[in-house]
Amino acid sequence: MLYYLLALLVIIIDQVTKWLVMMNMELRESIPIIDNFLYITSHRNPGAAWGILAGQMTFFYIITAIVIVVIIYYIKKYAHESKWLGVGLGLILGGAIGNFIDRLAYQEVVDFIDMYFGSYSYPIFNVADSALVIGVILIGIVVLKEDFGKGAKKDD
Ligand SMILES: CCC[C@@H]1OC(=O)[C@@H](C)C[C@H](C)CCCCC(=O)CCC[C@@H](CC)/C=C/C=C(\COC)CC[C@@H](O)[C@@H](O)C[C@H](O)CNC1=O
Repeated sequence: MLYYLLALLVIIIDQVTKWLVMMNMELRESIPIIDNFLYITSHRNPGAAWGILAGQMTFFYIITAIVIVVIIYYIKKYAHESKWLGVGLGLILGGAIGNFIDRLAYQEVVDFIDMYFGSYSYPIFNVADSALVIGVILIGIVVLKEDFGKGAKKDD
């Protein structure tokens, strides 16, 4: 149950930040937060990461629906086993729904977190993407830790 609340929190923060960007910024307007590193840039992406599959909304709806069903199944089945697994699943659920709302409402995703690493400009992303990536990393750590744990026991 707690993990659904986490997903809801992610969705609310994601939608509020996107709404603030849409209401207060012109498209492509950029506000420096930390010069040469972090900017808030109003951006739209009709695709997935790096703009791949732009405009393929039906594909995105299907993939996102599958992601949501699979995540809910795993939360029901495994979240009681590992708190961090549940947190990771909740973050991915929230992130997927956050971008899903944009795709349903605008057929594109609102992005605004614009980061530069030296001369490399990382693709502009949003809170939902951050939750998705952090969720994926968290689950990766839990799964790897468990594998190592099992391996250690076998060696005993
Ligand atoms: C984060 C997944 C992307 C997110 O997937 C979603 O919505 C899911 C729920 C539904 C997709 C239709 C299906 C997954 C596609 C997988 C994918 O794409 C490979 C991802 C690799 C990943 C390593 C883990 C890199 C990360 C990149 C970025 C995020 O870095 C923080 C750059 C984000 C910017 O290009 C920004 O414009 C993207 C825009 O906001 C729309 N976002 C999406 O499509």
